[in-house]
Amino acid sequence: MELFDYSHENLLPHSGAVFYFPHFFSPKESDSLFHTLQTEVPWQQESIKIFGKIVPQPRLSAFYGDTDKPYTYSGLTLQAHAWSGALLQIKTAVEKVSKVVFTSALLNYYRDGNDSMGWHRDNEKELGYQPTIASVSFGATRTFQLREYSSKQNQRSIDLQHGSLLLMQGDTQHNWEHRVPKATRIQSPRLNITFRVILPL
Ligand SMILES: O=C(O)CCC(=O)C(=O)O
Ligand SMILES: [Fe+2]
Repeated sequence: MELFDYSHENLLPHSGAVFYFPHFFSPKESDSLFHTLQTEVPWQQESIKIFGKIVPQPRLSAFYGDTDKPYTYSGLTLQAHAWSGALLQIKTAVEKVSKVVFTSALLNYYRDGNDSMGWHRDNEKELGYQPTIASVSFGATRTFQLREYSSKQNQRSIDLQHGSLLLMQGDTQHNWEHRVPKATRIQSPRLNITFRVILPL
């Protein structure tokens, strides 16, 4: 874990806080964690209900946590797997910077540039008011976009590279939405982990 070479700048101009740490894990650590998670995680393609229609998600995912309570995400109920050694190692490193003890993590596996995640906010009630969400990326660099939720203006783009950490805090989930668009030129996979605190409701 490396903390000195990040930009302290908030990537958002107002109403939220997003910080990017491009070299959070060293290239060697990142290669090893990527390989471990790629092989050990029971990746699944989940389906979600959008306007009453069942649609397979354009990516694979898995849910981990220290609770046996399932988590509902975009109409999808996920049962938590128990933390693995690799995930605990990442979780501990991320908690030192974010000053938050996370209870769960959603893992996403983008098989290639055809996989994506559409515009959304992580604003489920279980995440609480002003949630801190810590997002770790391994593998192919993919663009992460943010824009104002109400106006759909003021778009920001950031390339999330191998071994990076992105922290979203404060009012970000109220006022901004984010996505990972398709990037059809990309032929290699990307793995993302979003650590969250899930409150008992
Ligand atoms: O893959 C990413 O960088 C974003 C993931 C995300 O937004 C989420 O899991 O809610
Ligand atoms: Fe998200």
